[in-house]
Amino acid sequence: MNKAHLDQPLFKLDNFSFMYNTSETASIHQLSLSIYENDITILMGASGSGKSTLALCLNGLYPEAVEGTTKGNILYKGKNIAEYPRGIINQEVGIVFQDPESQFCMVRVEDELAFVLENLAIPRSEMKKKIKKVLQQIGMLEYIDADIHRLSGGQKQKIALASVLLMEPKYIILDEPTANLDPMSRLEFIELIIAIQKKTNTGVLIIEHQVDDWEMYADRLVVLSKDNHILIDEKPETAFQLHQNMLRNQQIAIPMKYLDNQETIKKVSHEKSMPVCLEVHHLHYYQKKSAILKDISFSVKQGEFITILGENGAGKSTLLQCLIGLKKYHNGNILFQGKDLQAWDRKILSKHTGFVFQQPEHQFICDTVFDEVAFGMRLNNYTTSEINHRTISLLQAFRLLDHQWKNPFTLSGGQKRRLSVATMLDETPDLLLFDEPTFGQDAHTTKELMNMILELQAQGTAIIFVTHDMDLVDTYCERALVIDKGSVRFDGNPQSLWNQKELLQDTRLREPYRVRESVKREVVHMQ
Ligand SMILES: Nc1ncnc2c1ncn2[C@@H]1O[C@H](COP(=O)(O)OP(=O)(O)OP(=O)(O)O)[C@@H](O)[C@H]1O
Ligand SMILES: Nc1ncnc2c1ncn2[C@@H]1O[C@H](COP(=O)(O)OP(=O)(O)OP(=O)(O)O)[C@@H](O)[C@H]1O
Repeated sequence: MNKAHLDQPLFKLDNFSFMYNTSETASIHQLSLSIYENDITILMGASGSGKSTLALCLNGLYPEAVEGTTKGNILYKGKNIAEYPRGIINQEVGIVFQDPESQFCMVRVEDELAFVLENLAIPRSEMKKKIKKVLQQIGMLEYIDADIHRLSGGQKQKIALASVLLMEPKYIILDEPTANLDPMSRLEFIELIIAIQKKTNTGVLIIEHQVDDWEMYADRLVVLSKDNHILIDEKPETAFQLHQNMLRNQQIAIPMKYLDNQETIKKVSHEKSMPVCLEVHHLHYYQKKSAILKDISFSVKQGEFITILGENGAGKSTLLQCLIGLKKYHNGNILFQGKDLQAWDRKILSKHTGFVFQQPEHQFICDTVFDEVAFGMRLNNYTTSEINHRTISLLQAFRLLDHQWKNPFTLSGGQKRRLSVATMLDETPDLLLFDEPTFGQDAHTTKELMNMILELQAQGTAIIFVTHDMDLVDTYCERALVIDKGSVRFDGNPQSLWNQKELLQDTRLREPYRVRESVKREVVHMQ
């Protein structure tokens, strides 16, 4: 570690281990680490290396809130964390979870934030002012009266951050906080956290798989290895320059600015003569009389890969759910393989289509990972040996074989997401819809997942894919559809999208790294 610290660490882990009672191996194994009060620390590690578990132990929620056993100690301000009265640590150490939904107790946004303030014994007369101020800070003031469960994924993530900011914590832990945010909200979120850190000296621990926009602000990068020890503890710049092979071996994404050669991926160009898979004509969808989708029309051919982009709350998830018949649209029509979607028998439709939800948990219905993958095959009367063979090979491809007898709900965030994708690949569907499938994934899994998608595409599957990752779009996609406040604002090649500055700005998108760099180079060249 490079920054000299004379003060005592805020957290000191001393040979600390944590094992879930349902697990056979420890999720944190004999970890020794000091974390300092005013630092910005990034914590990276492959999916399943124990990052979220560590975050929950630091915040005092574990081992109390889960059946698990600890060994060794965590000291907080020099005193064993277990000796603090209940509730003290979670007020001083705020955490924004990977899955914001698990954080909320109330129905309305204002009530949720008031609940936080009540716990801090803030007088009622001061609450409204504080709530408005924090909502303004995160650009969500207009949602003060909204029901939380009706907010989009990204909007929920922002409310989760607001609850933590209201606590004015001593230390903030962010567990993949920007995974659901649109590109501009992500940048603003990072700038906000950095501004707060500068103003209040609050320490921050950032758990992320992609740190391109964070790393220049961080004092320190700690990398956990797959077998759970500290592999790197250095200034990010030094680590990313000196240890690229080691990081790659651990499936860790190296920020693009440190890579000399960007890998070029050959996009699969779909066959123009392929038949149309899906047609959407003048689609409208309303929620409590307000139009969420307005007059949407487009069509997708077999073997085509189309990505849907747009700011948080634009209507992307709603559109996907209409396309697969999960939400009943109000006007217009959708034809799947030439036949009205509503006329399809649901069971037959589900054989031809697959849908990967934004929240993987929404998909899980079985008690084990194995059964979850095998479920569709059993429904379709595959033989036992076919089921075993196909399930094992999918579990292997998604690096879930070691977890096959676990309950899906006890997997790590990345493992859950991989499972949610694997369950859709029991056969080769004609149409696959993905709602942000790569968020929370390490570099290796993202690449494998994208390869698998390209393979399916080459076999004729039409892919519709919602994402906030512009680099991914730039690398893999041949067509992008931009949704702006419920309407289609752009439908075409991503290359031409990157040239439309005003459109990008209006829809809170951002050029990918490659384009930003080439613009920078041009400016330097002209000077
Ligand atoms: N049940 C509901 N009642 C009222 N409004 C809703 C409901 N569900 C969603 N909305 C609103 O519809 C809009 C579109 O939501 P949707 O989840 O489709 O957005 P999104 O583009 O997928 O956003 P994100 O990128 O954040 O996931 C949002 O403004 C959301 O608040
Ligand atoms: N409630 C639980 N019960 C049993 N095992 C669990 C539970 N939660 C997590 N695990 C296991 O502990 C290990 C570490 O999980 P954790 O969520 O801490 O990983 P992570 O590094 O945050 O992963 P990701 O990057 O995928 O979010 C994983 O193998 C996971 O399957």
